[in-house]
Amino acid sequence: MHPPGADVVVVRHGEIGTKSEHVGTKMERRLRENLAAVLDDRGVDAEIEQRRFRLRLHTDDPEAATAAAADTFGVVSASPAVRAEPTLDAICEGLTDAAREGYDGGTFAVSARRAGVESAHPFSSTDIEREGGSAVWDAAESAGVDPEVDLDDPDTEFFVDCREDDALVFLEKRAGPGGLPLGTQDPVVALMSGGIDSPVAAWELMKRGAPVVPLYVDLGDYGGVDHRARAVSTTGTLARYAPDRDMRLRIAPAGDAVAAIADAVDVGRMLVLRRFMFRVAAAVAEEHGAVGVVTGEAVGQKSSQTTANLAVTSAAVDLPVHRPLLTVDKTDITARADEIGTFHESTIPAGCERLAPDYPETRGRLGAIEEREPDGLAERASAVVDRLEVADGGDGAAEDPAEGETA
Ligand SMILES: Nc1ncnc2c1ncn2[C@@H]1O[C@H](COP(=O)(O)OP(=O)(O)OP(=O)(O)O)[C@@H](O)[C@H]1O
Repeated sequence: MHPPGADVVVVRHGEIGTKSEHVGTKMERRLRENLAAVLDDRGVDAEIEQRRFRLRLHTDDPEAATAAAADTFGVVSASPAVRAEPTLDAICEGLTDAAREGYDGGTFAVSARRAGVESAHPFSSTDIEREGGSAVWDAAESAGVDPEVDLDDPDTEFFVDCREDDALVFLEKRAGPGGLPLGTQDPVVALMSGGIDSPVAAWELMKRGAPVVPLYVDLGDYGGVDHRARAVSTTGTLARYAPDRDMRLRIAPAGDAVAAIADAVDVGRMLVLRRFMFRVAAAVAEEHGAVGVVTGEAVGQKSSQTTANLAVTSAAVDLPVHRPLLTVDKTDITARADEIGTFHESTIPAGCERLAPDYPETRGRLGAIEEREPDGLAERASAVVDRLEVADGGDGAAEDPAEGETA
């Protein structure tokens, strides 16, 4: 919701402010570039102005610019605003206009902040709140609305941010993802299964600044086209948060290796399969300069995700395996998937479920699993990566990596 005449969006970031000046400046630059890429991808015309601890977007489309900012990692909140001279009269006029459009009953409050040197304004933030509150009250009454003030939990909050050179009036602080700008960490490989959890896990790493190389391990006869298509489409959704990155899904054709594992291993089969997937991910990481692997695993969610089994699977590779959902309940993961746009209620049996033996191992021991592993899995993992395919866009089409790989 924006006040009438809004032509600027204030974009706030959070953790960057805790960094040293040198690091903070670099991160702010990265944030600006990332935001420019999201705006460009969505066809939103906006000029970005760098301010101290803030960005401002000057635009004719404040709603679309606010939505773009709220989808950019590192952004804590964004507010479409109207500018006024930094005087009490001009601010009250801005609030009057905002009240006419944005207040049609219920309770309200005016919250003001003043920044800059003390002497810059001959009034305090309390003066703005008191005078501005009267202006809103009068505007409401003259529009036939019965105004009521609630300073603690108002239905409508009018914000004023008064600086030395101008004042901003706005009606909302739309939450962004928070975190750090994408690209401020080295990349990781994201194991994408086509399920609900893995896109959320990948998004969490992206939120902390790490670009991801998305990877789907095609299980051949044990997998399903539905999962592959789903992995492609959720990756496409994630890519909208990072339009200037190569986020195409890499597809590892692992059917032969998985069939060999299914033939050779019964007890501990799922652990051997997971360890194989991690080896494939590690080989992809090496090709792409990635420094870790991220999965959607959570303690106890599947038999392969007990605390004992996570230790056994992690030991397959030297790279760290990041599990940002480790302690998150399924309902919360699902809610987050819904928020970020990757949720899809799926009733298709997962390939892994078809592979699972009747009595899955829940307390694997590393030595015993290593003994059961068929020979040559590391070589098979490398061979699979040599035949990696790259899916383009969200349509599930795969092509030869040699013809399109840019990362
Ligand atoms: N075919 C696959 N290709 C790539 N990664 C996979 C595949 N299957 C599983 N994974 C990875 O292993 C994790 C655990 O998978 P699993 O199917 O056992 O559990 P899950 O908790 O239901 O996860 P999800 O909802 O992401 O499928 C996934 O989150 C994903 O990171």
